[in-house]
Amino acid sequence: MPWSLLKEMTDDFSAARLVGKGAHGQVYKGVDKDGHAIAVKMLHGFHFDMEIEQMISIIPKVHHPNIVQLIGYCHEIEQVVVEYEGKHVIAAEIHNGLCFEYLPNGSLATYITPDDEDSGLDWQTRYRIIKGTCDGLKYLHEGLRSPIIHMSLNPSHILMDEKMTPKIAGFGSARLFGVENTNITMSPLGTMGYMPPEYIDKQVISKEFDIFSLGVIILKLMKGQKSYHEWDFMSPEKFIELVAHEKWGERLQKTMDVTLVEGHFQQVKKCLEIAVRCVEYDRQKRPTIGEIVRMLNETETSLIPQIDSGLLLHVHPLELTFMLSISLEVPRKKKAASMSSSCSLHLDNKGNDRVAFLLVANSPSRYLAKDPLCGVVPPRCIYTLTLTMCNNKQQALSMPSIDSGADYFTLHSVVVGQYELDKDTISAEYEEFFKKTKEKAGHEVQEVALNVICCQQQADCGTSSDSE
Ligand SMILES: Nc1ncnc2c1ncn2[C@@H]1O[C@H](COP(=O)(O)OP(=O)(O)OP(=O)(O)O)[C@@H](O)[C@H]1O
Repeated sequence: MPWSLLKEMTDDFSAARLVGKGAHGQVYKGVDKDGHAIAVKMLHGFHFDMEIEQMISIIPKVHHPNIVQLIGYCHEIEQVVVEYEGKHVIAAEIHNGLCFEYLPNGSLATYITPDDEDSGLDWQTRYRIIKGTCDGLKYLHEGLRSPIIHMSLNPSHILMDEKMTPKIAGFGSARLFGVENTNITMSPLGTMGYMPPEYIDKQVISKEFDIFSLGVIILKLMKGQKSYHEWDFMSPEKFIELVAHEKWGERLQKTMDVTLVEGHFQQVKKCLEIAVRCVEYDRQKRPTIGEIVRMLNETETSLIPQIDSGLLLHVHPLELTFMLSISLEVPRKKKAASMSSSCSLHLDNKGNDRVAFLLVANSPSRYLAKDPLCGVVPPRCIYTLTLTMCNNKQQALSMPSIDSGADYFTLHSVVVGQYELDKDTISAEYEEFFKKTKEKAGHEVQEVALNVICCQQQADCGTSSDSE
């Protein structure tokens, strides 16, 4: 991006537009010609080489709702006239800048107070921050062909959007690692307090580096900046019980419906348990980010019946996430342009009646499914559907990198008698059945909207998607 454009967007880097300062530069709020806010980080002189090279080699390949998106960069050398030893001479002024999506709610560091008295964040918000950070890290460690180790995860590198969705930033220290070379040693990087012991002692770098930092972040978010260290003086079990009861028990009771307290209390304990495992001295004992996300998902499933009480089918997840791969190369074979990404949907019938369902996409041509998107869930059974989004290259390129809200499914469900809609009933008959039931007794048919979230990533980064 031209330097003149960055100047224009930030009112010539005016003090009023300054939103933060880091060790390597200052961050300004810019506004582009369409009125969109962007963050412009101006780097001091030589930091360009280090930080911008990292950014340019790593970040453009990364597209995830929980990772800060790089929009562009500037590297320009301007000839200026300066006075030197009483003479006017021409000198080179270097302008280095990085432009990111703008995140209006600042960094997580602002919300972590010494003893956690005034941070103002309720449990659900904190959980969303923990889960989003873990989802972003899972993508970096397990969603790319060459995993990325961030190496500088800390609260000031987790930025918040307007809905308090966390986004991982600060990739200046990050490293791309092939699977084969995860245990190498390097010169000092990282942030004190978030670095694992094996790095401090022997400069060992592995994915467990980030897991350790994640553990410290979760502990601070749940217990406060100062007092999370108390756990050094007691067993992990005692620490978890103490923090869960003293810090969260009463707070949850005061802030939520009594039917929701127990489920959330269990979630608090699970997050503490995860955090304590993440900061294990022996890195082999730390969980992988995949395990962590799985454990967090389980806490969400156990909350669903309480949140959705009254629903015929408890649905998990309520948002369907598809990772779309886009290949920017011209495909040699026409077939190579088409890829797909799948997502599982669980329909849990906790009642004593048979429940029929019909899942309708607002853009049906985009999806494939192994089984028909309709059926009957017997009492106390879970029905799992696998939805596949066809990633037609043309379609993928026409979509924004993170596409939410535009696409959705509607789940229709209704109680049916013992002999209605048996296993031989075909899809068309389900459609007819739901149409007629709605006409006759519309109030008996429940409808739940399930948003579709699409994340784009470049195919050459490696993805969990399959070529067709
Ligand atoms: N994309 C962004 N949107 C909004 N504010 C931002 C953005 N990026 C940074 N900031 C603000 O600027 C502050 C400093 O950010 P910066 O990236 O320079 O921090 P840092 O990573 O600690 O610094 P460094 O990497 O130079 O050591 C952040 O704490 C945040 O408040």
